[in-house]
Amino acid sequence: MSILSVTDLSVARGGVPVLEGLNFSVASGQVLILRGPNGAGKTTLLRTLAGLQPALAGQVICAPDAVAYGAHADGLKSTLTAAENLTFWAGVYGQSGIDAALTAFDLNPLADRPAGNLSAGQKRRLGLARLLVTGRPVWVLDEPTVSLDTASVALFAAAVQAHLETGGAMIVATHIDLGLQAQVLDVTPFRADPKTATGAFDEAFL
Ligand SMILES: Nc1ncnc2c1ncn2[C@@H]1O[C@H](COP(=O)(O)OP(=O)(O)OP(=O)(O)O)[C@@H](O)[C@H]1O
Repeated sequence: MSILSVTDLSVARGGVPVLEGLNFSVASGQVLILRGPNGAGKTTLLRTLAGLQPALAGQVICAPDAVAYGAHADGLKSTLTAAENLTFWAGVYGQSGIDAALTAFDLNPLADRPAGNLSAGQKRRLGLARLLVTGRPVWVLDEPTVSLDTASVALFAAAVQAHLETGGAMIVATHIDLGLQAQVLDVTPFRADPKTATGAFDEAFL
C-alpha cells in the first residue's frame, strides 16, 4: 500500500513551472531516487512533497505529519550541543530519547560539542540523525550525503535500511549509489515549459 503518492503533479518556483505531469507512488519499505541535471527541479519537487510550497497542479496524497524533510542545509542550532540539538528536535516532534540517533550516526563522542564547532561532515551526520528523532515514516531528503566520508555514507545507508525495515520509506535526490534497492525517477522528461509561467507567488518559504 502506498505511503505517499502524487497524481498529475506540477511544481513551480517563483511562479515558473518547473516539472509537470508527475505520477508516482512509494510504499512502506521502498526508496525512490530522483535523478536529473542541476536545475531540473528535484529540490522543487521535494519541497512540494514536504508541504513547504503548494503544488501548481495535481495532488500529493500522504497522511498528515508523515513527512520528515532534510534540506540542503543542516538546520542546526550552532550554540546548542549535538545532544541538545537532538533533544530539541525530539521535543518538536513529540518524541523522547536520542540515544539511538546518537549511536546510529556515531555521534556519542561529539554529543557535548556545540554544533557550531563540528566539521561539515559531522554537522551533516547530526542533521541526518535528526530524522531518527522525528518518528515520521516518510523521509524526503535533498542530497543527504553531501560532505559525508565513505564510513558516514555507510552509517546513513544502514540507518535508511533500518528505517525501511520498520515500515518507513524514503524519497531522495542523490547522485551517489547508496547500495539500496530503489526505484529511480529521472525528472528530465517532466520538465515544464517556463513560458507558461503565471507570475503567481507560490512560495510558503524561500
Ligand atoms: N527561490 C527560487 N526562485 C525562483 N526560481 C528558483 C528558486 N530556486 C530555484 N529556482 C529555479 O528553479 C529551477 C529548479 O531548481 P531546483 O533547485 O528545484 O533544481 P534541482 O534539480 O534541485 O537542482 P540541483 O541539482 O542543482 O540541486 C531552476 O531553474 C532554479 O534556477
